[in-house]
Amino acid sequence: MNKPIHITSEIGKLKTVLLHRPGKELENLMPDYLDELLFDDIPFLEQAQVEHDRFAQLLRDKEIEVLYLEDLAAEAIADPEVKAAFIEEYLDEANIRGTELKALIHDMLSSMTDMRELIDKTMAGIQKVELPELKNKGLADMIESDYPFAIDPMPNLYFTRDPFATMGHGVSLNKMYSVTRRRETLYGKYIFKYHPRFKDADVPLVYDRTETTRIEGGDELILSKDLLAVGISQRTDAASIEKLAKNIFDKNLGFKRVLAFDIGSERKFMHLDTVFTMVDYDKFTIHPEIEGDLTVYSISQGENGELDIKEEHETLENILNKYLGINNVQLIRCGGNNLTAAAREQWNDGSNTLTIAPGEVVVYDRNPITNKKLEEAGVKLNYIPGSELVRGRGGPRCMSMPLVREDI
Ligand SMILES: NC(=O)NCCC[C@H](N)C(=O)O
Repeated sequence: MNKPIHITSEIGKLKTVLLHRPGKELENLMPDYLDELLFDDIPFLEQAQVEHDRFAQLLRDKEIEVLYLEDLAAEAIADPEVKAAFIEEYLDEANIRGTELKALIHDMLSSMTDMRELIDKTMAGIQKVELPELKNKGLADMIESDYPFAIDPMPNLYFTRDPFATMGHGVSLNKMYSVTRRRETLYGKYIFKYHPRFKDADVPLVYDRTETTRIEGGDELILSKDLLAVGISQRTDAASIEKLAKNIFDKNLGFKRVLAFDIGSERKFMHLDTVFTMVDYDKFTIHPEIEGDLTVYSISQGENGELDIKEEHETLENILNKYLGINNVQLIRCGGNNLTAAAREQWNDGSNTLTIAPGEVVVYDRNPITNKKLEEAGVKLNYIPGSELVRGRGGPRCMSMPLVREDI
């Protein structure tokens, strides 16, 4: 049987990918709470969906199987017992004040018979005004603040790159940095455990959402079948990378080494893939700020199974030459050589390319300088609009989780 997860590079021809079409969760964004919800503005949902549909159709036109998180999650909880367990866990993690309110919402969700509607509702969040019974049952005192939500939305779900990361035949089911995104990983837990496509494939988990230290998929890059690159960033703790490496080696995923790149903890460089992506055998997009000497920790498995960790100070070219055997590394600078353009286009995810085959990528049309540099380097570009989607600070790589790629 073909494995449902097979990822041995960043550039192998993409065969199956997981997306989430932005839903009502974007209409539960409010200016007062943008910071906690990790958004810089409020997208126009209908236009964001038009843009996202263009993205999905472009992938289908390239014979890539497009799966949606919301469909897999709905199919995973089809069994009544699994549905009940999902609702319990979802409510436990939803930070609901008051037992009555929780019981009311539990009944509302449990009575839903369409699993897709149930999943959509759990993603969108629940406004208190959706629970008119609250007033009737004298629970009005539960509305003790003008905070409008009984359960918060999860607006970052369309960035399917981060809650879990596929590598080899396995999955890193992540512990996310922020409370708002931590809840997103529950869908992955149920999909890999109960969905027919995955449950009998014994998908090895090399990280778990219950871990104490954080890691996000935007920091996890599969540079080859032997080599993983992970960013130490605002979102990913160094300790998590040690745990990930130990699990990867112990579960024989096939990787021989993990390179941890320290990219600092600024939000604009929130993940390694916002400043560095692989677009061809020897071509990489980068942000100028990660050129020059980098601090890299090279992690491999020692004779007795312990981790062997070496600190290195090297340029990216030398690191890629040494560990990937690439002689003529081509670094394609986001924004060209202009610092202002680099800042603008990195902010709008000019470096965050999704590679769909060696030398072929999907990019936002809104970063013309970076796109021109990619074209001049001989990379084939497929453009998608991103005016609304980018307001969540993510690009084509952020909005996709590859499940199957051809080997290179
Ligand atoms: N891999 C990525 O760079 N994902 C982008 C995530 C954007 C989201 N608003 C966040 O802050 O987590």
